[in-house]
Amino acid sequence: MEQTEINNQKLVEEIAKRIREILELLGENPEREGLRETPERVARALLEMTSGLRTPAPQMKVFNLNEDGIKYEENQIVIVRDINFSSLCEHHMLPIIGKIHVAYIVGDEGKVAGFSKIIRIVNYYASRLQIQERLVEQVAEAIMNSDIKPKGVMVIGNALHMCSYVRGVKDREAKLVSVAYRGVFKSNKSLRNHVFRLLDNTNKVNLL
Ligand SMILES: Nc1nc2c(ncn2[C@@H]2O[C@H](COP(=O)(O)OP(=O)(O)OP(=O)(O)O)[C@@H](O)[C@H]2O)c(=O)[nH]1
Ligand SMILES: [Zn+2]
Repeated sequence: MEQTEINNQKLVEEIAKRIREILELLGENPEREGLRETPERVARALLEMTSGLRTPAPQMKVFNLNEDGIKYEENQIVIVRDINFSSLCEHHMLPIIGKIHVAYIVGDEGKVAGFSKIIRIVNYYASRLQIQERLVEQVAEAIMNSDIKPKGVMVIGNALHMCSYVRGVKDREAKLVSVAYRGVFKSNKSLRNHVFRLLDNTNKVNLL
């Protein structure tokens, strides 16, 4: 889907035309050799980085814990940690680069999500103009409403915002941390703390 769009030559040319104008307004010569192909490259990059706006949401792949006939204790906590993501801030269209951790509590039906699908959901909502706080909410909402029917979802974002890094305040250290809660995490503070502790502890265990 994404690839088709990037190869949509008409759309690429429409965007590239405007990028050429911007280069001129910046005092550049878009005809010089090094810049000749730049407008098309920028157009393709913009289409790639905003592909989530124009493509359907990824399908959730569901696996059943209880397939062996045993009804396991519900409440297993699943964490997909260190999902690297990049997005574009909607204020400056500059990159947001960081990590997202997704935790969920398995629901009564014992359904769990395909590992990669959680990563795909993060990438899908990141591939558009965003603010980080909305991104973690959208990911939490999508997983909470998915076919795994979890009891709760927690999505933690931790990222550098290039609009504050390379321009403006130019702070190279400041990161934005944002957390979205759904279901049981909303009211259960000790469960939330448990997830934070698990993240902290698994961070120290270097398995590979
Ligand atoms: N809360 C939040 N703010 C963001 C995010 N991305 C960018 N921003 C902020 O959006 C704000 C836009 O503020 P403005 O004052 O309109 O823009 P500006 O003049 O470029 O601001 P400075 O960056 O302070 O120079 C800035 O404070 C950015 O740091 C985000 O994901 N979440
Ligand atoms: Zn910004």
